[in-house]
Amino acid sequence: MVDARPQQPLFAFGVIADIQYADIDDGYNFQRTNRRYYRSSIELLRNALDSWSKAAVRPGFILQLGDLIDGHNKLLAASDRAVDAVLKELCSVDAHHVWGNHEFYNFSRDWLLRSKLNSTPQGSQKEVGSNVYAYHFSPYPGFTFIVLDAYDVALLGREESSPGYREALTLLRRFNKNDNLNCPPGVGLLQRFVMFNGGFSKKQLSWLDSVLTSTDERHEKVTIACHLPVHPNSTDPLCLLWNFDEVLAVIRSHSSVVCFMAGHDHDGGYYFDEDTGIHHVTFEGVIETPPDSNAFAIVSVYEDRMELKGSGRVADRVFFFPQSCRS
Ligand SMILES: Nc1ccn([C@@H]2O[C@H](COP(=O)(O)OP(=O)(O)OC[C@H](O)CO)[C@@H](O)[C@H]2O)c(=O)n1
Repeated sequence: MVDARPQQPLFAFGVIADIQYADIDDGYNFQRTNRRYYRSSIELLRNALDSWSKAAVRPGFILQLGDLIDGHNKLLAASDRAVDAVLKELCSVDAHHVWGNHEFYNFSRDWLLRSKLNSTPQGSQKEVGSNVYAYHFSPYPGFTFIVLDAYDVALLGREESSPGYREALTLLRRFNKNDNLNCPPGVGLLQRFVMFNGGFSKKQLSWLDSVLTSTDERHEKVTIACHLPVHPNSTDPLCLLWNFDEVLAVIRSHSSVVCFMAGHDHDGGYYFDEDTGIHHVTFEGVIETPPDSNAFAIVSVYEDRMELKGSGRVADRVFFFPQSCRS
């Protein structure tokens, strides 16, 4: 049978998550269940860049889903060296950087805002507020991508004396009574209330709502990139965004959203929300990928779907757009 689907994509983009590079020997995650390949993670980034450069339709940009370098660098006073090494590799591509917990282990929010890890396009600098790292861009007519700040309400990256820190601490302590706030409280979804996670402020949610109102009106297709996953069926609950329910309510109310891409849970995950047609993808982390494997993807975008071609631990998937989004 002849495949009637159009074969030439409108455009393509690359995706990679949780590289967590550090020039140190292999180690383990906190639970000691998964090996972490700190030094070879940069080799896996090179594999991704090599593959993207040879693709039939080269990615127009890359979504880097956060945790570019590991927190160990901070302890070794090697943060600047490590981030420079990884950014040097990425200099040949147009990378959109998402911020994760390891960005804040290494750098202050002020430093990040002034750094090359701030990929906000010219002109949209202060849309949400000067201290929130969220923006949108349109790489092709009819398609919008939104980068969200999952540590907008968080202890990480906020000065202890700031109202934002106190607000986050009050929220966290309401659910987490442990002395070590990185130790998860209880079971199930409550586990998300740990210090290495965060959430969205009302201001960011309302900004997201207004951007999505515009994209709905224009019948666009929207992909959201964020370090923390927001659908409980797409991740281990330990890695879920604190106020995932509030962001789900917002994105569910907008027909233009087609895909939510996240990192943080290095085992990856996927859930198709049938009620809304939104695909929730959590990408496998490079840091827990053996040197003889890979963890990256190229996504080819068509009028009616996105085709994700994964490498190594990342599975191939097809994300059909909901009927309401089709032009
Ligand atoms: N039960 C735990 C778990 C972790 N910690 C400490 O919390 C910090 C963050 O953990 P880490 O594994 O470094 O975070 P990643 O972003 O690399 O990975 C997220 C995982 O996918 C979640 O499983 C760190 O300082 C740990 O030592 C803790 O104290 N108690």
